[in-house]
Amino acid sequence: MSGVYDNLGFQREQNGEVSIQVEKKLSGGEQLTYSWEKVNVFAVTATGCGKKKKTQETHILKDVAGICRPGELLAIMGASGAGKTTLLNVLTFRSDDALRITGSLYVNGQRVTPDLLTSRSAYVQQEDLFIGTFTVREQLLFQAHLRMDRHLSHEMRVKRVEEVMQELSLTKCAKTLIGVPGRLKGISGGETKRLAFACEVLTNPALMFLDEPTSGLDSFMAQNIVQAMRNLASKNKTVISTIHQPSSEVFALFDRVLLMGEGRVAFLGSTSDALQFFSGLGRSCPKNYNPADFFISELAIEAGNEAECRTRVDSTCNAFLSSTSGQQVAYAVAENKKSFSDANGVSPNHVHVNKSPYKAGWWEQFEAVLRRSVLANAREPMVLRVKAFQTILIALLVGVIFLNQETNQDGITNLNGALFLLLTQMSFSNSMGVVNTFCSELPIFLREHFNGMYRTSVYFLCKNLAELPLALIQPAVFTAITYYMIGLSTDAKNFFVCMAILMLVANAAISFGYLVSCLARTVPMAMVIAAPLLIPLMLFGGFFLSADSVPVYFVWVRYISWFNYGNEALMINQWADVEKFSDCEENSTLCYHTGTEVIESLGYSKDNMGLDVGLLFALIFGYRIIGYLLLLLKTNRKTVKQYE
Ligand SMILES: Nc1ncnc2c1ncn2[C@@H]1O[C@H](COP(=O)(O)OP(=O)(O)OP(=O)(O)O)[C@@H](O)[C@H]1O
Repeated sequence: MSGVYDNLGFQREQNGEVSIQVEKKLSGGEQLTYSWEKVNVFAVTATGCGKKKKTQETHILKDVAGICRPGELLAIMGASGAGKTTLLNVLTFRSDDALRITGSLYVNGQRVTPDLLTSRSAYVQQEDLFIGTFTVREQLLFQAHLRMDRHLSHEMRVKRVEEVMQELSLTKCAKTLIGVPGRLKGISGGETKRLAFACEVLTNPALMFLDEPTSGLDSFMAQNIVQAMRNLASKNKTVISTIHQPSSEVFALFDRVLLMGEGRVAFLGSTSDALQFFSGLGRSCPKNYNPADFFISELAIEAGNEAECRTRVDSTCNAFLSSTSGQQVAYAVAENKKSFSDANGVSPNHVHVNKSPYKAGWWEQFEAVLRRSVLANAREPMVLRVKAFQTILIALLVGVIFLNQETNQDGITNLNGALFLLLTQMSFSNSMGVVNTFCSELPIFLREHFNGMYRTSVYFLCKNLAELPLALIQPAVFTAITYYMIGLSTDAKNFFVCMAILMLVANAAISFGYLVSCLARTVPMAMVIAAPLLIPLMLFGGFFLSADSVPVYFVWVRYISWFNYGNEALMINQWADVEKFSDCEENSTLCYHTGTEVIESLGYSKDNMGLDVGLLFALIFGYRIIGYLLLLLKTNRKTVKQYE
C-alpha cells in the first residue's frame, strides 16, 4: 500500500481511507490546557533511633505553579535534584506514598482526577518495563489491543501499529525480541526507548508526559524523539517533558521551558523570553553557548559554594515571580481554573470522564492478557529447562536415597520421612518459584494497570491459568520418578492418589506464594517474609511434632498448614490398606500391627481423606483469594490520593 505519511501521523493519500478513519476516531480533536498551582511536596525523613528518633520534613517543591496549553511542547529543566521528576510525578499522580503533597491541578477549568488523567494522557516513564520475550510488534499490538478505542477494528489497530513503527524507525526490529538485560539479548537501548515512546503515542493522547525521554540515546535519536514530540504538539496536543542536558539542536525544538531551581520555579515561558529574563538579571548567555547548559549552570548548586548559589537561585525565583513572564503565568493559571460555560450552562471544554478507565471490555482484556501470559511462559525455554532439570535431578536424588524401602517396621519411619520430603519439596520449590516470578513482573502489571489497560482481576486470573499446567505437570513428573523407586504402596490406585495429593499440595504452596508476593512488592522483601512463614507451617505439619503434641497456642497454625492436610492424606493413602505387618508379633506392644495404628500414632485418622482433600482445596482458594484482595488494595484507583 502506497501513500504519504506525516510525522507520527497517518497515511493520507492513495488507499488511505483506513488511516484517516483511525485518525478521526483516535484524536477526537480534544484540546487540553493543563495547569497547576501552589504545589508543595514534603518528604518526611527520620534521623536517629529509639528515643532519640526524630522526624523532620524536607520541603522538596515550594509553591510551584505552571501551565501548558494545547500546541505547546514544554521542557522542565534544572540541575540535578531541582525537583523535575518530583513535579512530573505530582502532575501524573505517581508520587511516592511517603510524600505529603498539597496543591491543585486543573484541566480546562476542571479539577484533575487520576481517572481523568488515565483516560486522556500518556506517560513515558524513565524506566522501561516490558515482557522481554515479546517482539517489538507483539508489544505494540498488545498495547493497541487494550489501549485504543474499543470501536476501532483490528485492521485499524494493526495499521496504526505499523505507522508508529515506521515513524520511530522500529520496523527494522519489529520481529526482534525486546530482551531481558543480562539474560536474553534483544533490541538496543535506543530502540527500547523508542518502543516506550511508541507504546504511548499509539493512542494519540491529548496530553502527554515524558520523563527524560532522550536519556541513553545518541544525539540523532534524541533529536528524532523530540521531533516526534514536536509533531504531536503541532497537532494541538499538550506535551510536557523533563529533559536532562539537551544538545542545542534538541533544545531548539522546545518552544517553552520551565526552569527549576531548589524546588522552585525560576522561569516559565518561551525559550527566547528565558534568555531575555536572564539578560535582564545581568547574566547573559554567551554567544555560541548551548542555552540549555547555560540555564542549568545558572541554577546549579556548586559544591563548596552552596550558600552563594542558593542565594542566587532564590533571587532568580523571586525575580521571576515579579517579572512580566511570571505574572503572565499567574494570570493564565488563574484563567484555566475558571470553568467557562455557554448560554445553556454547558462548558464547551468540559472533559467527560467515563465511569470505567478501561478501553477494552473484560473478555477482550482477559483474552489478550491470557495469550500474553501463556506465550511469555512458553518463550522462556531456559527457565522451563532449568525447572525440568531441577525436578528430575531432585526426584532421582530422593529416589536413590530412599531406594527400595520395605513395608515393615524398619521401613515405616523411612517411608514416612520420604513422603514428608516429597511434600516439602513440592511446597518450597513452588512457593518460592511464584515469589520470584510474580514479584519481578509486578512493576509491569502495576504500570499497565494504572495506564488503564486491564483490571486486576484479569491479570490475576490469567497469571493463575497460565501457570496451572506447570503446577500440575511438575508434581506428576516428581511422583512418577520417586514413587516406585522409594517402594511406596505398589497399588496403581495409591500411586495416582499420591500424585493427586502432591498436585494439591503444590497448588496450595503456589497460592501461599501469591499471598506473600501480593503482601510484599519486591523479590527480596517477599523472600524475607516467605521463609519465616513457611517454617512454622512445615513444623506443625505433623512430621516433626505429632498432632497431639502441638502446643495449644500454636494449634491454629496446623489449621492453615497444607503440610498438615497433605501429610495426613499421604499417610492414609500409604497405610490405610495395610491390614497386617508380617514382622510384628500379634501380642507385641513394641511394634505396629496394622497401617491404621501407624496413622493413629501420628495423631491422624484414616477417615479424614475426604476432609483433607477438601481442606487442601479450601487453602488453595483461600490463600489465592486473600492474595488477590491484597493486590486489589494496592491497585484500587479510589485509594490513589487526591491533593488537598
Ligand atoms: N521520596 C523522597 N524522600 C526524600 N527526598 C526525596 C524523595 N524524592 C525526592 N527527594 C529529594 O527531592 C529532591 C528533588 O528530587 P528529584 O528526583 O525530583 O530531582 P530531579 O530534578 O529530577 O533530579 P535528577 O535530574 O537528578 O533526576 C532531591 O533532593 C531528592 O533527594
